[in-house]
Amino acid sequence: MQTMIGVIGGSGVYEIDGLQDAVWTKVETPWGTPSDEILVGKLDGVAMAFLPRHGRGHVHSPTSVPYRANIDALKRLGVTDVVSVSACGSLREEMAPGDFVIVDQFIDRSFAREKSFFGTGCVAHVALGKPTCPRLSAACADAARATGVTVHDSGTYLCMEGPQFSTLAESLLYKSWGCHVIGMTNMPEAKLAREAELCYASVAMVTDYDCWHPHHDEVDISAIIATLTGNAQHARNLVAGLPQRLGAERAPCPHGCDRALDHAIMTAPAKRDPELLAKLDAVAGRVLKG
Ligand SMILES: CSC[C@H]1O[C@H](OP(=O)(O)O)[C@H](O)[C@@H]1O
Ligand SMILES: Nc1ncnc2[nH]cnc12
Repeated sequence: MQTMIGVIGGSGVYEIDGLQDAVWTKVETPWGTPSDEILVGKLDGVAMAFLPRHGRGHVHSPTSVPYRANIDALKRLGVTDVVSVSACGSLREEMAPGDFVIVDQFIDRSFAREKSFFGTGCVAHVALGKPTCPRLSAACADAARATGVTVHDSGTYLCMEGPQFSTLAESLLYKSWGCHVIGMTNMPEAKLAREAELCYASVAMVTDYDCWHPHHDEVDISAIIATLTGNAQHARNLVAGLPQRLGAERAPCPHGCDRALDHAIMTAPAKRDPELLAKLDAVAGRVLKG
């Protein structure tokens, strides 16, 4: 199988460098229109697709990002590995603005988003104990380190609904839960990637200390943008280092991300809703066609 890397660029990352034969491609999905067109091309001989999560010009709020359409569109294009690049606040002294955190766990406190491709007429329950792909995350950590930034190899990401930043009480609560970083977008994205049998890794770029830190001001969007501007080139350099680390030929995921639906669908074949099955053609075609 051929590798195709899908990069979802977060706040401050609306483009990537050096894609050959790159074309902004319009993709429609049964779940609606993705955040933007998707830039499809090749980097060092490996296929790549880039999607700005909020759209070029930052049109979508964390709540209005069409998460299902985005993941379906990447799957439909043939993406095998999704790398999310996000801005985040730090809940730990040692994770400083400018650092990169390779997220490996999530607490999902978002509440106003569609969180599954499945539902009435085709119920599925995928495993999410390890919500990110260790193979892809290791490649991201290695590529991030090569850019010269400080990299933390693991961390728990608290996903809040937003768009407002946290209150002090919330920030302290999330710290007490053992969370490392806070953002507004990685959920349900990571859940949907798992349902779509895509490997998913999350690179969180620390932009601020949220509001808990006694020696730092409250979160302020202009300070975040200043840090992001410094970070965005590191993020693009990280992406440029992925093809050589992943290679064009792809072995099956040793962690089973690409087989997540093998035992997940509960609804008896005779009871499945044909309309929902039609919408699941890209996401679950592998198991539904059989
Ligand atoms: C620019 S601060 C708030 C905004 O930035 C993050 O977005 P993304 O994860 O797409 O980089 C955060 O989650 C908020 O949506
Ligand atoms: N402190 C913060 N809280 C939530 N999302 C963020 N994105 C960047 N900084 C953030």
